[in-house]
Amino acid sequence: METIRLTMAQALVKFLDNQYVEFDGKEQKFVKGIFTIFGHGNVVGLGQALEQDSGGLIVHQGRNEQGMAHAAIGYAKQKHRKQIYACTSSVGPGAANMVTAAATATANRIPVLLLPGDTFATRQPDPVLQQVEQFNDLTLTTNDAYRAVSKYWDRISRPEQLMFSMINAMRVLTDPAETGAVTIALPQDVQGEVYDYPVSFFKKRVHRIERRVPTRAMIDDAVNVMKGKKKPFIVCGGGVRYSEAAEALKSFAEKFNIPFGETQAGKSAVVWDHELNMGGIGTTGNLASNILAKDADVVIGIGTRYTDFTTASKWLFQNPEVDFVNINVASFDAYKLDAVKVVADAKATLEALESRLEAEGYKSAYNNEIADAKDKWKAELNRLFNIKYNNDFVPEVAGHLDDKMEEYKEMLGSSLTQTRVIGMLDELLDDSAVVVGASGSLPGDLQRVWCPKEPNTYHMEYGYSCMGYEVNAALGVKLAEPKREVYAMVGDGSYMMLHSELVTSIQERAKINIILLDNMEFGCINNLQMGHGMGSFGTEMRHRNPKTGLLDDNLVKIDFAMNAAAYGCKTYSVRTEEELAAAIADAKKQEVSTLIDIKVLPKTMTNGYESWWRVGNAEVAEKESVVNATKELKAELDKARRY
Ligand SMILES: Cc1ncc(C[n+]2csc(CCOP(=O)(O)OP(=O)(O)O)c2C)c(N)n1
Ligand SMILES: O=C1C[C@@H](O)[C@H](O)[C@@H](O)C1=O
Ligand SMILES: [Mg+2]
Repeated sequence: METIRLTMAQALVKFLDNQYVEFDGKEQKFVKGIFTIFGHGNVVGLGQALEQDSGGLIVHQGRNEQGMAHAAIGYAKQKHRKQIYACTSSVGPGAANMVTAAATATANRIPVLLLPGDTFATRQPDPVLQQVEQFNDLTLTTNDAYRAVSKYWDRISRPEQLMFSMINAMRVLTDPAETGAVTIALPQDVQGEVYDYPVSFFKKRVHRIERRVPTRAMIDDAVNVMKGKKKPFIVCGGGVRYSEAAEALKSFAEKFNIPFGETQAGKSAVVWDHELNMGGIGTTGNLASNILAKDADVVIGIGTRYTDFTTASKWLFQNPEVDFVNINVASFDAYKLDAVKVVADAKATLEALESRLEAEGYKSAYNNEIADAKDKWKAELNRLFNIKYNNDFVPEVAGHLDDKMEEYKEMLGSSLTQTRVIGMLDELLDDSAVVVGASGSLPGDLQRVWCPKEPNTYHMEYGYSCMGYEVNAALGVKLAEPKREVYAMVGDGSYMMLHSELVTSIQERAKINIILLDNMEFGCINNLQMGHGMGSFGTEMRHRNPKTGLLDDNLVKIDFAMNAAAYGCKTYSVRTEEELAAAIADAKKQEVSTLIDIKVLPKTMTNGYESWWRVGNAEVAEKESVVNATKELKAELDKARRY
């Protein structure tokens, strides 16, 4: 047997450089590169291997481990899971920092390879710097925290273990039904240990991303449910995008006249003005989708996880006759809502189902309902996009901070409304631009009102809704789409939580644009608490008041433009419509990353449409408003499915 003498880390790099995927006959390299933050736990092991020979892998320098891993997730998501980045951290805090990102990847079913350094396998120098030391179990390290949030986890305690472990890592990363975070913990001594690896381990490997074909029985089941149904409704989930099934979906929907709603991950599979595209569905859905979903007698969920936001906590589908047909590569998802299951690829299934339903002479029984619902929504959209502050102003989310609007207006120096700003952006950004989001009030607004004019221009992480994803993932999206303008859509709270890789975007000359909507509050959470009977508590950005001892003094002002300018970004402060138009026009001309600090009034985001969301409200409370809200919640719960 021919062997090659390498350290474990050198072998790992060589292996990663030789992984490819094939999808629909097209082959491409699977691992684009590696984000690194070096410390004693990885610099002389994996760091040495990368310095010596990184092969075709591009090596980036991250700023915060979570931030760089968000960039890696953004990249893989935008590449529809066909190409990934690896991320390596040191031991202890560096490793712990990536755990949140592992969860983000796993919740969203996005492949990312995490390579945290680990404490010594030999234990000779223990306790090493940054070792936690659990008295009851010396095998536990920080990296065991990844187990709960990884789809595959391993620790390489001997160099030869690398081989089967990495082959398994590739199995999970390239399997659409299994994918998510893969964590391979690398003890810092083992990284540098030598082994005679068989040359065959480094051969070029092509992992086929298979389209799992539905069985005849699965299609029979689906046809049997559908053929008696008059008001079918499709939920277009992320799986439609990952399976590249948009054309098949359009053909299917058009043939049988079936409207479809979009989840956050599925949005922009099909452009917004397709006549059967009703737009966002669920808790953060719009009027058109939610009206039709309520009456649907069969829901065809394609590539959707059916989160509580998508189903409005199982409340949305109110027709007593409703049945579900779930098309999903993951049987776990296919089994949800007690559905008829087609455990298979979206495109393959839609094609098979289309020909069978056609043979049955199937057609939905909609008359004008689809066009009427969409017209209603378009009129509402037009209203939202044109809301301006005036003397008798009533904000969209009314009755919470109405008496504080003037104070906000003065402190922000702006009376721009959030929906107007988004409406202007919808017009001003190029059709090919990609918007990136994750948390706060923006995902709800964007799912409802954003109008993608080209496919795959909407990138929302709403599986984990992790504050701090937006800016960092925008870098990953830019690396995946170097020719497009990329816009991170972020609130003040989320920007402050984490924007570390903004500096990396400057370092890499990879221009991203940050659209920051500063409303001086954790706006959506303020809406949530006040909408459930509480007061405003701990969610507005206010100074501590020496008189009350509470955080209820004047508002905290932040100049975000100045903050980003310090990193080298071109920045803009926006308080008027004219300034916004000028900033967008100028930002397009820049080659460096930009930040547009837009001051918007709180409570001017969109509110709900025909939807509901279950939260755990207090059953007893001093405030009657809280108890009343709990009663209302229980009344809605009665309308929801039990499982
Ligand atoms: C890491 C993380 N921590 C906490 C939350 C809970 N959370 C969701 S939105 C939000 C506030 C967001 O504020 P901001 O970014 O200003 O957006 P706004 O709602 O004001 O538009 C919080 C704390 C979260 N989603 N992610
Ligand atoms: O708690 C939350 C409420 C949602 O409105 C928000 O978008 C999300 O980020 C979140 O974490
Ligand atoms: Mg805010």
